[in-house]
Amino acid sequence: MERPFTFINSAMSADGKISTKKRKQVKISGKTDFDRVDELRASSDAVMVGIGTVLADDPSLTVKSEERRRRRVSEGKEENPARIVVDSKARIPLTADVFKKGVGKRIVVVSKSAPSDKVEALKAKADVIVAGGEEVDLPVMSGELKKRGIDRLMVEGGATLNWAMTRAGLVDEISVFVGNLIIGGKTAPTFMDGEGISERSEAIELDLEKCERMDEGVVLTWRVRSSGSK
Ligand SMILES: NC(=O)c1ccc[n+]([C@@H]2O[C@H](COP(=O)([O-])OP(=O)(O)OC[C@H]3O[C@@H](n4cnc5c(N)ncnc54)[C@H](O)[C@@H]3O)[C@@H](O)[C@H]2O)c1
Ligand SMILES: Nc1nc(=O)c(N)c(NC[C@H](O)[C@H](O)[C@H](O)COP(=O)(O)O)[nH]1
Repeated sequence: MERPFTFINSAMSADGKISTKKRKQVKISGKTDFDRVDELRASSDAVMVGIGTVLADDPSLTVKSEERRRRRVSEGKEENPARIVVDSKARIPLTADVFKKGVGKRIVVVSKSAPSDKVEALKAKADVIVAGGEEVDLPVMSGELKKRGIDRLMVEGGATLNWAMTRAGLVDEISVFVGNLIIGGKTAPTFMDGEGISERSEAIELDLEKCERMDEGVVLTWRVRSSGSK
């Protein structure tokens, strides 16, 4: 099935953590990187996060630069890319910032196991896609997004969704800012959590595309070698 070109962007510490052991967001990158991320959002059709990130950080996922929002409008697009939350059990609060802030489309992807009253309530705030039985079926979801005209999808975490999307062969490119700090803590989320591998042969292979110094860290861009076809 056809799916969008999909890339993950994240910021991690030098030891691979993306937040603290209390799952609280920390400033890892600086102004230049935040501006880079804003441009990535502005040039995407949709920005996606997992429900864990919404519950931890309550992000708005909007384009911050007014100039970039205007550019999108002049190209016939909405000010913000579609904002997508992957949320099997429909746990997202109706008061989440993703609903409150900015104009543009919102999509919540749930599974059949989500309570129907909450799904109904969500329909007033977002387009709801149902994919999968217990958990969201990510390949089905990706096909549905493509059908809705999403050709370029940016995934902004968190740890569990990053792993699940990549393992499912749904990710084409990965960019990660590596910052000049150590966070530590064996329970702190890493760039990719999920189940992980037990043998080298199960690893997801990457090709290094770009490596650039930025602020006090470095941005690495990787191509996923064995990702499925678009
Ligand atoms: N530094 C950064 O760039 C960055 C970016 C985003 C999030 N974060 C951090 O990441 C943490 C949140 O990550 P997380 O791993 O707890 O949550 P997550 O955002 O990855 O969401 C995971 C949830 O998605 C849902 N889900 C639905 N279908 C799924 C499927 N098929 N496979 C897997 N998950 C599925 C599940 O409910 C799962 O618990 C927070 O601490 C946040 O601060 C950091
Ligand atoms: N580029 C970047 N550098 C960081 O140091 C850091 N902690 C994040 N973290 C991403 C983050 O987890 C947020 O979810 C969104 O950046 C918030 O999005 P909004 O500003 O609410 O639109 N991202």
